[in-house]
Amino acid sequence: MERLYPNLILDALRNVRYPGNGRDIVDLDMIADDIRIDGPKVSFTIVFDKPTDPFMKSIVKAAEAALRTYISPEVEPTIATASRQPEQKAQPMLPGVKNIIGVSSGKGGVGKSTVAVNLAVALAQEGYRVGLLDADIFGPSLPKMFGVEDEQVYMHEVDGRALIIPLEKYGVKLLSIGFLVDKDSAVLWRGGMASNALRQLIGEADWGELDYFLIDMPPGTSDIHLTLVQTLAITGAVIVSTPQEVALADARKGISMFTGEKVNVPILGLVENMAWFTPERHPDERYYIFGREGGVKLAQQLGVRLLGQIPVVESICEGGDEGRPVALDGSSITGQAFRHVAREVVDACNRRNGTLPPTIKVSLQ
Ligand SMILES: Nc1ncnc2c1ncn2[C@@H]1O[C@H](COP(=O)(O)OP(=O)(O)OP(=O)(O)O)[C@@H](O)[C@H]1O
Repeated sequence: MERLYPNLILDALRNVRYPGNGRDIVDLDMIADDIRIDGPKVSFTIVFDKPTDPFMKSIVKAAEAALRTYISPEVEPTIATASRQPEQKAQPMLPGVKNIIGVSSGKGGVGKSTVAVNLAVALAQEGYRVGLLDADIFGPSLPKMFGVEDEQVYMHEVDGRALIIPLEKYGVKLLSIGFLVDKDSAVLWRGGMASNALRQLIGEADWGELDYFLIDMPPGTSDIHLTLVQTLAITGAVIVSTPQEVALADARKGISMFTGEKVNVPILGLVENMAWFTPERHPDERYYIFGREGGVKLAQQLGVRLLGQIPVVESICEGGDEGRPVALDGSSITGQAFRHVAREVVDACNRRNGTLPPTIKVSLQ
């Protein structure tokens, strides 16, 4: 075999053409200035524009073949690859968010949205930075409960990316799937459409730095839950239930979607909503219309912490309808009940973070 030298190598490599444009890889300046020769051994780097170049492997193979064909079959090439563009690291979702909490229930109508909204407001009142995402595609109620139904969402540019600006009210940053579609057609959304919209509301919104990011999940189980556990490492889940006997099976259903074989979201605890009825004018009276201590027993049976009990009070319903969550008034019985839940959630989150490893996102099949 004749003695090797760099130009001989380059001449051989001129026979390798880049499939996209037909020009050869030397002409395209793809051979780095690092050709090393040691007897029959040759090493150098081929530089591609992108780290994801689809022709990377085939061009390396073609270069090896060219050296053997046009110089000698005895050439022993070692070809490295590099790219001009650094590899784009996958941006973590919500990089500035400390805790992501899913608020969920086994069935609809138990007051899950009411709890999510008031928990968010109570956490903000306690001085935390809070975000709330309404992921309930079947009935997005957050815009109404915050009185922002007619507001528009806008976008702005952050580091060259156009991001949705969450609305801000009562110290809570909020976005709802209800802002993307009108109320009546949201229900018609199915699978992929809703999941994509949700991913956009999470990953393409300027949530910034938050202590707590709450997600009002759809009731029961759905594709949306799967999308969420695949998109986000949810710190923990809060389950909302009512005290009736039959609620246990539903609450179990609500819990099971976070604690399956592959899903490993810890349960922070249970909020018992509608625990008793208290007339507004007689705040000391309690009427256990759905049974007594149902929530306490429920939490015991499910082996989870009881984060608090919220009574049925007219003002909770009115506050929801008028867009003024009752948690804003810390002196009312309802305001106090939600503040208590907020402190319990903070404590449960701290304990969870201190004792368990971070949640791992469920990987796509
Ligand atoms: N503790 C309470 N006292 C009085 N009214 C309440 C209470 N909790 C919820 N409500 C009322 O019950 C209705 C249903 O509540 P909400 O929309 O929060 O339930 P949900 O579980 O989120 O329902 P869905 O999952 O079907 O959207 C609302 O009108 C709400 O104002």
